[in-house]
Amino acid sequence: MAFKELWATIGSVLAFILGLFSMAMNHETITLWINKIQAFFSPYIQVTIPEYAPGNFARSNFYVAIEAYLSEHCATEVRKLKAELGSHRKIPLFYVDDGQQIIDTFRRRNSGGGGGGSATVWWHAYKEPPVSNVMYRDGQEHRRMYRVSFHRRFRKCVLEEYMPYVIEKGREVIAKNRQLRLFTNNPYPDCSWSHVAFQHPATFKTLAMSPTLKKTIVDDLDAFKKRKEYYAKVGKPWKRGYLLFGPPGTGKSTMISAIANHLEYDVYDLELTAVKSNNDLRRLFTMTTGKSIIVIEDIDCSAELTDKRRDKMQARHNSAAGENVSMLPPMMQEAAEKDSSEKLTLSGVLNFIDGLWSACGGERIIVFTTNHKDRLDPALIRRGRMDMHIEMSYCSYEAFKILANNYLEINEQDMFERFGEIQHLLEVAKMSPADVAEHLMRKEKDASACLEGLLMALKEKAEAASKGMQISMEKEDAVEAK
Ligand SMILES: Nc1ncnc2c1ncn2[C@@H]1O[C@H](COP(=O)(O)OP(=O)(O)OP(=O)(O)O)[C@@H](O)[C@H]1O
Ligand SMILES: [Mg+2]
Repeated sequence: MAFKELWATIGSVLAFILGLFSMAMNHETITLWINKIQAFFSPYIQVTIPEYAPGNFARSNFYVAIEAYLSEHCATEVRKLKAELGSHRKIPLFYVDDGQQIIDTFRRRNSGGGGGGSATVWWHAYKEPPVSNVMYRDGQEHRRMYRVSFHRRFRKCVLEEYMPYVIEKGREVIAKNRQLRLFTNNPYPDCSWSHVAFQHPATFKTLAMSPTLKKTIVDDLDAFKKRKEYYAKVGKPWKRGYLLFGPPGTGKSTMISAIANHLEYDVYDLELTAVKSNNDLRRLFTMTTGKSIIVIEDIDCSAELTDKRRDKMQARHNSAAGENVSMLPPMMQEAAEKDSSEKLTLSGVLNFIDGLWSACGGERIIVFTTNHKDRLDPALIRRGRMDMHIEMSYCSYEAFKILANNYLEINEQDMFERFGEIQHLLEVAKMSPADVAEHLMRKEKDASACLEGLLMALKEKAEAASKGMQISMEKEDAVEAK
C-alpha cells in the first residue's frame, strides 16, 4: 500500500510541475501528458467497471457481481456502508458506499513469476457527476463505477484468475440474497420501471386446475429453464411465450404468480396504456433483466393496437385510389412517417415479443392474459410467439378438490356425499374458482357450513343455467316454427 501511494504521489507531483509549465497548452494535451507520466512512473494498472456501459440501459452484470462480491467478502473493513432492508429480510444488506477503498488479497493458483503466492488489489467505489442530463437507474444522476488497481506483475492472474473468481462469488451472493421483484412501468413520459418486493404466496400446489394440465405446464417451465444450450443450438432466443385465456376469476393472474415463485423469476407487469410509442416499448424492454416474466394482462383491452401491416395495406389501397403518400409534399410525408413511429402499434408489440430486440438478455418468459382469445389478432398469438395456449376454465371437480384442501383441509374421504353432490352440480353450473374459493373461506364457520353455502350457490346457478337453456330452446323452436 505504501509503495502504491508513493508511486502515485511521485506521479502526481511531476504532473503538477508539468501542469505549471504548460498553462498555455490546451486541456486535452495536458491530461494526455499527465496520464503518460503517471503510467511511466507508476507500475500499477487500473481497470474501471462502470455501472452502465455506454449506450446500455441495463446495469452492467459485471458491476452488479462486483457490488455483491465486495458487500459479502470485504465490507467488514469499510467504514462507510450503504444499507438496504429487503421486505422479506430480517437482516439488512450492506453495500460499500461511494468513495470507499477496499483492499483484497487472493492466492494465485499459478504463482510462478512475480514472486509470492498471493496478490493484492485495491478496489475503489467512485461516483462522478453526470456528463449530460442523462438520468440513470432509479432517478440517479451520478455515474457510479468500481476501479480496481494492482501491480502490473499480477496483470495476468488478476485478469484471468481473480476477475472470474469475483464474478462467480458475486453471482453466488446475488442468488443467495435474491428477493423476487415486481416491476411496473411508470406513466408516460417517464419511460422506466419501478419495483416492489414480489411476495405473492401462490404456488402450483395451491393452484386449482386439472392436475394433468398443471403437470404439463410445470414440465414445460422446468424444461425451459434447463435448456439454455438447446436454444443456442437450434438458433432460437432463450424465451417462451404463454397465452393464458379464460373467463374472469379462473386463476390467470394467480398462475403468473405461481410461475414466478416456481422459477424464481422477477415479474415485469407491463401496462401498455402507459406506453406511448414503439420506441418507448423497446426502451422498456431493454431495461428488463434475464430470469424474468414479462406480463401484459388483458392484452385485448390494453391498448389500441393498430396493425401497421394492415395500415400499409390500407395505404396501398389508398394510393391505388389516387391518395399516394409519396405524392404528398416532403414536409407532410415526414410528418406521416414520424407519426407512425411515435405510436404504439401491433407491429411494435410483435417486435417486442420476437423481433431482433427480443433476443437481448435471454431467459425470459412472456405472458399475455385475456378473457377474449377470439378478439386477438392471430399474428399476436401464433405459435412461436405464444408457444403455449393455456385455457383457464370454470371450476372443475378436480380444481374444487384442490380448493377444498387449501381452504378447509378436507378431502373426498372426509365428506364423500357432499363432494358427490358438488361434483354433479359443478358439471352444470359454471362457477369460477374465485367464486368457489370465496364460499370456502372460513368465516368462523365449520367446513360443512361452508360446503352447505357453496351447494346452495351452485344449485341457484344450475337452476338459472337450465332456465336459460330452456328459454333459448324455446326461442329456437319459435324460429323454426316460423
Ligand atoms: N385456479 C385457481 N386456483 C386457486 N385460486 C384461484 C384460482 N382462480 C381464482 N382463484 C382465486 O380467485 C382470485 C382471483 O383470481 P385471479 O385474479 O387469478 O383471476 P383471473 O383469471 O386473473 O381474473 P381476471 O380475468 O378478472 O383478471 C385469486 O386471488 C385466487 O384467490
Ligand atoms: Mg387477472
